[in-house]
Amino acid sequence: MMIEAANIRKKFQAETVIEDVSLSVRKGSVYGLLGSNGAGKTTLLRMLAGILKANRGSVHIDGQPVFENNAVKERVIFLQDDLYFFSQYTPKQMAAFYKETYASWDEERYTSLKQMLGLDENKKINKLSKGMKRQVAFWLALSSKPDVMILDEPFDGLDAVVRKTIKSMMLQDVAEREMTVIISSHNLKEVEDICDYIGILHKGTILLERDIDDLKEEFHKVQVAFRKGKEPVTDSLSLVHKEKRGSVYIYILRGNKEEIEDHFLSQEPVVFDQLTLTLEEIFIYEMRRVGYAEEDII
Ligand SMILES: Nc1ncnc2c1ncn2[C@@H]1O[C@H](COP(=O)(O)OP(=O)(O)OP(=O)(O)O)[C@@H](O)[C@H]1O
Repeated sequence: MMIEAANIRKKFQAETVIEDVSLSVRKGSVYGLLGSNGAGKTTLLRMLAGILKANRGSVHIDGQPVFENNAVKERVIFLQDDLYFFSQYTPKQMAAFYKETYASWDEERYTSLKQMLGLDENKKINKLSKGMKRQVAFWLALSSKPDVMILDEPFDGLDAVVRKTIKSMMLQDVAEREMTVIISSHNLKEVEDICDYIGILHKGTILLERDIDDLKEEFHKVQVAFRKGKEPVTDSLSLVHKEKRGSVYIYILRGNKEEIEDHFLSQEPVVFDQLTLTLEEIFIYEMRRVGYAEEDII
């Protein structure tokens, strides 16, 4: 495992913000940490990045404890929610600083990102807009080519084009050199297209943690219709949702895709289609299954 947190807790004065969280992120994967405002995402990420010490439990990156461990931190980039820069610096001066810190700094990429983003490397960062500051943060982060990126609500305030550029470069690093990424967000749609795993943090505990491919294999949506309005038999199936539109029945089910297909086809329907489920739909049903309404959590 690239990132491994075991039974970590964090208290601020009397308030327990992280209860007992264990989490593992495999090398070369992208983990989406979802949760509502105040769920504890930032606190958890700060512990994973080694800038905040857990009261209990441990955090390791690539087998090394992270807290105040410079050898580990040199391989990790943490983009905080409230970005911190030496405010009087220009991107060019910051780049010189990053070059010193990160042995894997890639000058060529720095130059090509400069062109892609169209930013002035000689303008003081504190004179840039909020979105542009975030672009600078990514510019430096992606040029540093870290082994691990820990990103706290990274895409807020970025326009669609920049978002796409950044996401695709990030995914290129994940695919080509197995960079490991953990991203917090309260927006499932925002992270759906880039994550392999999703964890939902709620009131300081991980409520649900799943591999997205497994989830997509487990849930299915079909529409089916019969002659003369006959209702399909579904007794032996694991139904999570049922809807009727005219003479067409729409079902969301858990289970094996082929078995579900066989089940319906044996009843000789006039219409049978497998439909695509969004991750958001799947999560609504998963949250309900564990006793929560999705809208209360994310
Ligand atoms: N330094 C601190 N001192 C005291 N309490 C803190 C501190 N940092 C965070 N908290 C508390 O911890 C809880 C979780 O905060 P955190 O910032 O981790 O949540 P979050 O999930 O990132 O929220 P958001 O989505 O709003 O950014 C909040 O109740 C917050 O008030």
